[in-house]
Amino acid sequence: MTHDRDGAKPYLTQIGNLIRDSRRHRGWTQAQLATAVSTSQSAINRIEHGNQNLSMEMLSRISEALDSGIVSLGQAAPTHLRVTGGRTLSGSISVKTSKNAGVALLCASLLNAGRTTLRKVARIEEVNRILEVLDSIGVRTRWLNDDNDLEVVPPKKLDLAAIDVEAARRTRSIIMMLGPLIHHQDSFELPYAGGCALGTRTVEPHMAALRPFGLEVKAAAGRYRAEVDRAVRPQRPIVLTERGDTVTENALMAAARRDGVTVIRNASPNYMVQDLCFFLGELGVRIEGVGTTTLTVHGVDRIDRDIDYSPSEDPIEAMSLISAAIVTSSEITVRRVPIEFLEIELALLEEMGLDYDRTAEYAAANERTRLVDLTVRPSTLRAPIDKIHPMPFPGLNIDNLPFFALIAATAQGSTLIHDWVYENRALYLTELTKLGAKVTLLDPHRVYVEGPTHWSGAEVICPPALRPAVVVLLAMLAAKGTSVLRNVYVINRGYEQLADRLNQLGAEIGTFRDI
Ligand SMILES: CC(=O)N[C@H]1[C@@H](OP(=O)(O)OP(=O)(O)OC[C@H]2O[C@@H](n3ccc(=O)[nH]c3=O)[C@H](O)[C@@H]2O)O[C@H](CO)[C@@H](O)[C@@H]1O
Ligand SMILES: C=C(OP(=O)(O)O)C(=O)O
Repeated sequence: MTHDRDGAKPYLTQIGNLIRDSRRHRGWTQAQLATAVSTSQSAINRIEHGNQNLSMEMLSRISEALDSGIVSLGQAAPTHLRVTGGRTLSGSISVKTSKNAGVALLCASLLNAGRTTLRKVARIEEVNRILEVLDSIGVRTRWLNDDNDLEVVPPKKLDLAAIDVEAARRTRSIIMMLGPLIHHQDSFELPYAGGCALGTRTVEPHMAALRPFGLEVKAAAGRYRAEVDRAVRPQRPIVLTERGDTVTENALMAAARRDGVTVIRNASPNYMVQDLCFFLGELGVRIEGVGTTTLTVHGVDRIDRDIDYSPSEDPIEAMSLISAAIVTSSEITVRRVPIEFLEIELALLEEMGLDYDRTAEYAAANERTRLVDLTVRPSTLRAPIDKIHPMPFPGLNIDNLPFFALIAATAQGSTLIHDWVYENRALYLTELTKLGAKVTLLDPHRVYVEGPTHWSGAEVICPPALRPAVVVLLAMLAAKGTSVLRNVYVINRGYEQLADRLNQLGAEIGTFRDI
């Protein structure tokens, strides 16, 4: 075993660096981490400098406390990307189906006693976590082929006591099991929903939306304890307190198996909700008002059908690929773009000076969603006059907002980006400064971006949030020299083979693990 100059073993130094970076990303002091893992601050200091032998037990405790998967027992070591930037991209790339419809439809498959086949599902970590949860409770799930068609067959009775808690905790999508599960059992427990570290994400609207269906949830010891009173049924329209996507989906899934008509107001009309409505239609649940904020659901008390459904393409992935073209000043054709969900983004980009073409619309495999192919050309962009902020659909999608920070950094002038939705996501956009961008955090919700940027390569640990992490990766494509992006689980949570697919366009991204 070789040692560093100060006597530390190299692998301990590497682990120490990862722990330090991850701790700083959480905004924790060494003392806070020490308290979380029941050790002393001086021990954490030694660990971070590679001067302390580490037991596997301590490693997994630290990993869990930081929720970073730095070192996780029984799992593959974290993956990193090495990017050789400054290359122009070319060619065409097709958008895959969406993460958010994928996870919603998997949860919705619990409504169906029959066989559900989902076509071309995004094969991403978020879907994998939900599959692990489904498998653990007795659902048979099976990838059918290389096209990522997925078959789901539920058991006669779900075994909720056997739920894979670790998988459940790594995703927020688990919350969407509440709606379907009220049709299965009168009392059950679910682990708390996890996911990206975007600040507090309330679950209250879910509780309020499901209460009229007789669901009472108490949070205790890291779990939601749910009791269902079947005699309780919605007596009047359900008015959502927030126009959230997953809360709308939960209300839809609760209403789908309640015989009779349920009206949901202030519903999200967003893309994943539309996909869920079309899917429920295939299951025999008639829904009026799809794509609007009032949904009228004609529920049925039993569903037992063998069905086949194709979720539609991901507007956020489309935005990511458009951003890749913009930041690298390349001409790329992005195929299968769900245009209804990108119109505002494109209108804004046009204002900023983007040169692009779009084909005539054609139908997605679900026969409802409208797609186009977009060819994006190198353009000289200018900052928009007004601030950029998201709104529930039909508005600029909150998940697309981080891409505008990247794009604003390539544009001439100053842009104010206002993320009123998430408490932490704007903060992570300041990671772009490591690659040469001028991004100033004005307050937790607003960043000020001054462009254009002369990008330069750097080593960055992935921020613990999907879109900001992808934004950093895309900036690395533009940065001359070599960059390293560490611990990319967070990207793999929402994108399938992103590095390989960008490489097919001429990017040079290598994958490596260090221990
Ligand atoms: C699996 C899935 O589909 N995930 C999406 C879903 O998560 P999800 O439906 O879980 O979104 P949240 O419930 O976390 O809502 C996002 C944030 O917006 C706030 N909020 C939301 C609606 C509203 O009318 N007012 C309001 O203030 C919430 O308090 C929260 O802070 O929607 C988010 C917001 O579009 C997206 O980032 C996620 O990709
Ligand atoms: C925040 C996101 O989604 P999730 O609800 O899966 O955390 C996202 O897609 O960027």
